[in-house]
This record gives sequence, C-alpha cells and structure tokens, in this order.
Amino acid sequence: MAYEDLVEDDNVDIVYVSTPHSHHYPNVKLCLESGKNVLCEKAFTVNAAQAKELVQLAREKNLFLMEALWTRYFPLSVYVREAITSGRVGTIMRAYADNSLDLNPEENFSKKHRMVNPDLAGGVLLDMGIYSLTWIFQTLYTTQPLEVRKAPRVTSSVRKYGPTGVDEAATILLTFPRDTQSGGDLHGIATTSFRVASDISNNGASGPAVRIQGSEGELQVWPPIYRPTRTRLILADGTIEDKTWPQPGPGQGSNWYNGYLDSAFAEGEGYGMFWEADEAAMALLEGRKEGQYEGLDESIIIMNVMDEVRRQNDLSYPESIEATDKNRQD
Ligand SMILES: NC(=O)C1=CN([C@@H]2O[C@H](COP(=O)(O)OP(=O)(O)OC[C@H]3O[C@@H](n4cnc5c(N)ncnc54)[C@H](OP(=O)(O)O)[C@@H]3O)[C@@H](O)[C@H]2O)C=CC1
Ligand SMILES: O=C1OC[C@@H](O)[C@H](O)[C@H]1O
Repeated sequence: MAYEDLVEDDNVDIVYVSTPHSHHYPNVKLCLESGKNVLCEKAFTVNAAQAKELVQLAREKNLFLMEALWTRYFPLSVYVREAITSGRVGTIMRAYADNSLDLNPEENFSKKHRMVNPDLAGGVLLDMGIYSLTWIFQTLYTTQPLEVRKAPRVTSSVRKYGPTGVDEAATILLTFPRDTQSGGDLHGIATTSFRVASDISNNGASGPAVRIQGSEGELQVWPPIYRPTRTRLILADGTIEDKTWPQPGPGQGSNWYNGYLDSAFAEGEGYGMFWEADEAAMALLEGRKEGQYEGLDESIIIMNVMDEVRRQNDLSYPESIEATDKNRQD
C-alpha cells in the first residue's frame, strides 16, 4: 500500500513512522496534512527547524504527535524519574550517560546503510546519541518543574567516520541553568560511539552506563541504555536498592531476531515498544495531543542540542534532507 493510500484510509487513527531519519519530516508531514495522528521514531527529525514545523502543523490541526522514544515510557524510567522528583537522592546535580555499541561500522554497514549514509541522516548522534541525551534530559531537565526548565548550553566534540563523513563518536557537555536556591546549574555528560562499547563484556561487567548524582545519593542504570533492565540506587546512609526490570518478549535464547544487523545481535526480547504504543493509544482515548513523558517542546529542544553539536563540529547532511518546505519557499 502506498503511503498516500494509507493516509486516506478512514479506518486508520494513527500512523507509526519508522522510516530512516531523513524521511521522518516528509512522512510525518504527509500524515498530519491528511488528518492522521502520528507516533514518529527517534530521532524526531533531521534538525530543529523540521521538528518545529511539524509541531506547529500538529497543533494547528489539533492532532496527536509524539516522538517514539520508547525508553522514556519504560517503568524503569518512571522509577528513576520518581526517585529524583521525590527527593530520594537529594538535590540532583549531575548525570553521565553513554550509549556505545562496538558495531565495527566498516564490517557491519555498507556505505549505503542508514546508520552511516549521510543521505539518510546517518551517524551515531541521531541514532544512538539520542539515547544518551534522553537520559540526561529525563533526569536533569524533565524532573524540574515545567515553568523553570531551561534549555542547556552545549559544548561538544565529534569524531568522523572516514568512509562517509558522518559522525562515529560524540561527547557532549550540557549545562542546564537552575537558580542558586534550587542548587545552581546542573551538568550532564552524554557520550556515544560506534567503535567502543558501553559494556564490552555484554554481561554487565563494565558497570552502569548511566549515573545520576544528587547530594544524598546516586542512581545507576546498566546498559544497553536504550532498553535497560537493571538499576541500582545508592544512598549516603548506606541503602542499596537493586532492581531488575524485565522486558516483555520471547526471552533470551529464543532465537527471535529483532531485524537489526545480523543474528549475532539478536536480542531475544523486544516487545518493549508496547509501553510507548500504549501511551499513544491512551493519549488518543483521553484526547491528549502529546506524550506525557516527553512533550513536543522538549523534543524540539533536544533537536536544537543536536543541531548545535553538528554546528560546532562542522557536520551537515545534504541540503535536500535538511530543508523544510518553509525554508525552501523563502
Ligand atoms: N526504538 C528502537 O529500538 C529502534 C528504533 N529505530 C528507528 O526506526 C527508524 C527506522 O529504522 P530501521 O527500521 O532500522 O530502518 P530500515 O532501514 O530498516 O527502514 C525501515 C523502512 O523504511 C523504509 N525505507 C528504508 N530505506 C528507505 C529509503 N532509502 N527511502 C525510503 N524509504 C526507506 C522502508 O519501508 P517500506 O518497506 O515501506 O518501503 C523500510 O522498510 C529510525 O528512525 C530508527 O532510528 C530503529 C531500530 C530500533
Ligand atoms: O533505536 C535503536 O535502538 C536499538 C539499537 O540497536 C539501534 O541502534 C537503534 O536504532
């Protein structure tokens, strides 16, 4: 079925867009213009200008639009955010987050593969770095009262991938302004790489890949941070709270293949998208127009951060996929 036919179908309430990043903007736009609600995979768009235009369109048409950042909707993430907002770790001050998978890009990806192809907005930042930024944002930004949240300042370094010129590693320092009475500025360090691993052992031996530090304690999350299953809360009074968070699915050893890379990377579990899909369905039933754990304004701010990282490191995609219809007309 052609996408044009799909969006004309009266039986369709909502469309899940899961094409390569380069195609999110035109695909989402087609859906919204045809009156369809949309759940759109990460990274939301190629740049913030595209995200802003889609958000404006969704709001004008009173349609639901949400970035499908599945991690935000896991019970594990709800627990971590609540441990922060309830004050269990004291005044939150700093977070580190790493999402690195030693993917050996030369071996695993042809130059045309969406992970490394600039024409499809390939590169580590939009595909994997988005998860490191998600952890920094959902702990240091989303946990602050809405009215005091401020976009971060950004300093970054990027290493490029020789064969195609996209980014293969990024290190981002984020400073979130916060008033002195509430604890002052917060620092976040987000890292991502195709060439080293958050957990080289693949069994947790490398330790946590997210650390969230407050005045009274620390929260830790074990990799992979896009779909974590293990947390530890350590408090200054000696408390240690270990938890595991099973993901629904056929289970390790089932030989179930998640469709990503070769069988060496089969994950054996993967129904975790249930939670974000459920959120989208609940929003439609309740008449909400955004996801409750990452609003559209926050998705735009995160796209702004990635734009800034690319600007600082002289990284751009072809104009044909950076453009918006608005800036094409100007
Ligand atoms: N949340 C998660 O865990 C994951 C999220 N993702 C995200 O999902 C999205 C898709 O990733 P993935 O499934 O790996 O992508 P694929 O490369 O497998 O493409 C998905 C679909 O997009 C369409 N497509 C692919 N290439 C092109 C192209 N050059 N031009 C037009 N359409 C194309 C095809 O749809 P058709 O058959 O209809 O033509 C294809 O089946 C990305 O945003 C990615 O970041 C990916 C993996 C895991
Ligand atoms: O979104 C994703 O999460 C799972 C990873 O394996 C993959 O790189 C990425 O696209």
